Formats: sequence, structure tokens, C-alpha cells
Amino acid sequence: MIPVKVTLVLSVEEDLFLQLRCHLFFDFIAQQMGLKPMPQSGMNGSIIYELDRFENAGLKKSLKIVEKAKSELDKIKPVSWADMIAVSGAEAVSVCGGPIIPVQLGRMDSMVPDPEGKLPLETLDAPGLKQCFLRKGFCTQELVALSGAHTLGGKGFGSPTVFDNSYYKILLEKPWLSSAGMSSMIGLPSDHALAEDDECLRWITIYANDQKRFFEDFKNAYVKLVNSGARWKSV
Ligand code: HEM
Repeated sequence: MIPVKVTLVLSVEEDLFLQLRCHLFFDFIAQQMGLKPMPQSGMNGSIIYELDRFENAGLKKSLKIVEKAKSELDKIKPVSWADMIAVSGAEAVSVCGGPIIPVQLGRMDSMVPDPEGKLPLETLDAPGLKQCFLRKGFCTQELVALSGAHTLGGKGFGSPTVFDNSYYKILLEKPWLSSAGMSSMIGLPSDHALAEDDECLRWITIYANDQKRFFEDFKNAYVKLVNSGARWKSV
């Protein structure tokens, strides 16, 4: 039942409205047969159904901004949530001084939330983080490169709005071990965990000493991330 559904959706899908109608039709048939539509995971825009999950609490505000841009674009040509989010992340990185990341368009959105429990917990240790990323096809180098995105935001890795390699420079200093006031507020437990692992530490040192290399590896890992698990519109 499910493979048939996927093939048909891909072959007849011309635009997002038709895609939506096909999904609803096949989901209806599946429902009549007592089957649930199969949730998928990956870059599929399912976040819009998952905003009440505790791990997404901080995303509502940012998604409102993306929604506003999406509704403007939709007036000209409908765009998927998955494409919007992939492009917004890349744009945020380059606006903040990071690499320019080319993002391919054409992802299709999911109509259902992804299964729960797929995200890495911030309390995981380095082996746990590595395993979680490996399950999705990402190696240790990619884990360390992507974690460099934490240079943005208010976790104490340099300026919150500058994308640079200060994340790695500060990880090497391990300020959270110091007894001085605010230092313990720097970074998440998962950031600290990376700095305790020999394999991760090798990449941290490389990126701390070579911002160009960080930008290049981040760009490649980001492209892989936003293509991972995506279903593409047929052209
Ligand atoms: C390695 C596993 C990861 C864990 C456990 C994790 C966890 C978190 C958590 C809990 C926060 C909220 C921090 C707070 O303000 O309290 C956060 C923020 C953030 N994460 Fe991650 N994250 C991970 C990987 C990533 C990746 C791969 C990216 C992007 C490529 C990313 C991008 C961000 C950004 C940009 C913020 C800052 C948001 C802000 O402060 O405005 N993270 N992360």
C-alpha cells in the first residue's frame, strides 16, 4: 500500500496543490483500510506540526518570520516549508558572515509530524551524539562541523550574530570548568561533551586554527543535512 502511494504521488505530482490532493486521497484510502499514513523523517517541513514538542519551544518565533516570507512567496509561486527552512538557515549563516551555501530547491512537504525522539538530546555524551548522527549518515567530522552553528545565538561563543570559528576557540579553553561567575553558562552540555572526546577534539582544534576549513566543511555538511530524507518534486 505505502510504496504504491509514494510512486503515484511522485509520478502525477505537478504542483503542490495536486500533491496535497493526492496525499489527502491516499491518506483517506489508507484510513478506510485501517492503515495510518506512514510518518517519515528528514527535511520535509514537518516542524509545523511539531511546535508543541518541548524541544521545539524556542522555534515558534523564528518560524513566524519564515511563515511571513513564505506567504509572500506563495503569492508568486508556491514554495514548500522544507525549502523555506533550508534556505532560511543558509541565508542566516551568510548574513552573519559565514559561508555562502547553495541550496537546491524542490523538496516536498510532509503532511504529518515526524516520529518523536529523533533529535539528539543536549544531555548526550560524545559517544551518544556520534551514534545519533551516524544513524542519520553523518560522521564525527560532520557532527563537529555542524555543531559550530552554535557560534550563533546566546550561548557565549563570541558575538551572537557573527558566524565565525569562535565556537571552537572557546571550546578549547573550556571556560565552563572555571569557577568564575558566568563561565559556567557558556555552551550546552553537548558542546562540552565534544571537547572531552579525543576524536572530536582533533576536529575542534583543526577548525579553531583554520576558519576557512570550518566554513568549507560546514557548507558541505549543511547541504547534506538539508537534503537528508528529502523527497523531491519530479521535474
Ligand atoms: C549536536 C547536537 C545538537 C544539540 C544537542 C543541540 C541542542 C540545542 C539546544 C538545546 C539549543 C537551545 C539553546 C538555548 O538557547 O537554551 C540549541 C540552539 C541552537 N542550535 Fe543546536 N543542537 C545541536 C546541533 C545543532 C546543529 C546541527 C545546528 C545547525 C546546523 C544547530 C543550530 C543551533 C542554533 C543556531 C542555535 C541557537 C539559537 C539561538 O540561540 O537563537 N544545532 N541547540
